Amino acid sequence: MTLFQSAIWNPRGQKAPVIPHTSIQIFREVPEFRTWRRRQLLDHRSVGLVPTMGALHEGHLSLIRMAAAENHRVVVSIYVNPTQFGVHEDLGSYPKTWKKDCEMLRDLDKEIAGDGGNLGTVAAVFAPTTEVMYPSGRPSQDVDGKGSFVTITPVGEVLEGASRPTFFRGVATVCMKLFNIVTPEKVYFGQKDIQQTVVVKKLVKDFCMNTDVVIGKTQREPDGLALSSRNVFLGTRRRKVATTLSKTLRVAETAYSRGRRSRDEILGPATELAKLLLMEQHQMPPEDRVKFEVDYVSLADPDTMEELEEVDESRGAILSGAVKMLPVESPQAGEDLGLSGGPPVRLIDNIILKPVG
Ligand SMILES: Nc1ncnc2c1ncn2[C@@H]1O[C@H](COP(=O)(O)OP(=O)(O)OP(=O)(O)O)[C@@H](O)[C@H]1O
Ligand SMILES: CC(C)(CO)[C@@H](O)C(=O)[O-]
Ligand code: BAL
Repeated sequence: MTLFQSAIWNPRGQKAPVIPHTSIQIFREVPEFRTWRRRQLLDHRSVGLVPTMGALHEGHLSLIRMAAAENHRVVVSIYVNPTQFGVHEDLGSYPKTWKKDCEMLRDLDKEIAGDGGNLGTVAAVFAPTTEVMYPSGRPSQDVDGKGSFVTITPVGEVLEGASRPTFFRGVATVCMKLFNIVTPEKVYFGQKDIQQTVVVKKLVKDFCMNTDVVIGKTQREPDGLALSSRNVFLGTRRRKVATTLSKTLRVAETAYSRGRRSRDEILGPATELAKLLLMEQHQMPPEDRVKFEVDYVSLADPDTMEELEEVDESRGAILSGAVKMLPVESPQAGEDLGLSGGPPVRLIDNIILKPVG
């Protein structure tokens, strides 16, 4: 290796560590990552980024598969971003499964390599520390906390943004940082967090960022529950009732597919079903039942996420919802209460109502 190559390879003269039995490099610092990124540019290799907070599941893997089909090099970022969590949210207990995540990436990379239809491989994991991501110090998680933030309004203020007032500020800020560091040709996000995809598309458009935003469809359990890293907090009893949200949204989707276009006609039957399912639970004995609170069920414009009274069928709409599964009552001896013993779990889900004609 020439001096020039080794300087390009790594400014500190060390090779990046890899996930064992793979060539997937692990980067924790920006300069090392940038050196690697420059090499891809010089080699005319395209880079696709899949941002995650770790605790990987099939939803993440489906995005990585999409990225490997369309890019020479896939970068997966793993970073639990503190600024998108509200002060009273679950930052402290957010699942961290680094070893398992690496094993999943190892297995997925083998699968991708064995499938001739892919352009690329999983090339790198970018897993920075908070000192790296917030070089001037970690900003406060308070709503009026000071710091260098990116805000995308008004779309970031409604729905998830209303329930979690610092959420999209944190997401937009960390995505801006990740996109600046990785400079990916394409970035991959899941439809499960649909408002996040709208916010990220707006971030890219309004800040003239040079990347394509690609959305992967929501991966689900066989009973319809959207996969989510937070599902591990449910435990057995609440897991059975966690399909309430997807069932509720499906009823609304059916109304749309039967030609209903007004808010009342679409959301009315969905709200009725949610009420009925809650009543069923209330009628059960405390040691069996699960209480939940519907945070919102929304019928919104696909670009602005503003609530709609009537769906313009040439544009379609987004049906979305959030439900808080409350801690179980009268927990039984030995009952599986989920990871961290059963605090409330907030689930989100959505369905895209496609334009007609
Ligand atoms: N079921 C899913 N199907 C497709 N993509 C998903 C799914 N769940 C998450 N993603 C996507 O994976 C990316 C990383 O998400 P994240 O690491 O926050 O996982 P998560 O399961 O959404 O976790 P959380 O429980 O925090 O919502 C996001 O773009 C997200 O939309
Ligand atoms: C996009 C993201 C990685 C930013 O922290 C996060 O919000 C997520 O995992 O959906
Ligand atoms: N997938 C969204 C990340 C969050 O809920 O914080």
